[in-house]
Amino acid sequence: MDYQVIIPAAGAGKRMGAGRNKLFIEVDSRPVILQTLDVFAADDNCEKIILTIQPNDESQFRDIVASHPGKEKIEFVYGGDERQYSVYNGLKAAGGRIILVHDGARPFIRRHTISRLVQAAHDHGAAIAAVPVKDTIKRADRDKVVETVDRSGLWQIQTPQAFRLPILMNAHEQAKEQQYLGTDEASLVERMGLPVMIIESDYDNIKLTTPEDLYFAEAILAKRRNLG
Ligand SMILES: Nc1ccn([C@@H]2O[C@H](COP(=O)(O)OP(=O)(O)OP(=O)(O)O)[C@@H](O)[C@H]2O)c(=O)n1
Ligand SMILES: C[C@](O)(CO)[C@H](O)COP(=O)(O)O
Repeated sequence: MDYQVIIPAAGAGKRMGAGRNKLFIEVDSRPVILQTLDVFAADDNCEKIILTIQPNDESQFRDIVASHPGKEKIEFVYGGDERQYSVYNGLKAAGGRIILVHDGARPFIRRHTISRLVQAAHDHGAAIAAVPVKDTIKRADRDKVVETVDRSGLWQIQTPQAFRLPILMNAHEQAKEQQYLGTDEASLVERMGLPVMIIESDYDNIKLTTPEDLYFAEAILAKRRNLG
């Protein structure tokens, strides 16, 4: 089933502390963004890749993707000051029936997770990648524990997040009207009272956020090279 994907890539990478867009950092000798693009570029069901970027990163992004086999599918759209605004800008360039949103900072997504998400979005309207929480989660007031959260039923949410296009467009427009800022697309859809399905992903689908994530990334790539 065909889909389009918005890949937010317009962040500043502050927590990575690299002083530049973290998607330009090389892992296994290739920029992170190329590794993220690989799986969508190779997927015949992916009709279009909408890459949201900051204007000052444009020439570097264009140079990097110029030799990528999926470059014909890629459309650049300027992002915004918040991830949500970047995605909304990308949405305005999207078409088709199913839209995915996948962080540029998650280079290890698997094709079979994508296809399950697309099917679930078609069937239910919205579906998101997630893995079960492994640690105990507690709520604290500064450094004092106030509550241990019941871990059963808790999920660590990832991307891709997949939607029927009108659902996601309406959710963003409602959030804009209500000046609501969420940390993922699903939260905007949940506010509309619509169902969001969980599709179990895998723990390799990490988001490269802080420096130690870079050596987790090297380990994941080494594992994949050994598995062939
Ligand atoms: N205004 C923004 C902020 C983030 N992103 C993208 O959204 C994804 C997830 O965001 P995050 O990991 O928070 O990236 P940064 O915002 O760059 O990181 P930081 O918060 O540490 O600055 C990244 O691929 C990032 O490029 C975006 O397109 N537009
Ligand atoms: C969308 C997301 O990746 C789901 O876990 C996460 O919320 C993005 O958070 P960030 O702080 O914008 O990276």
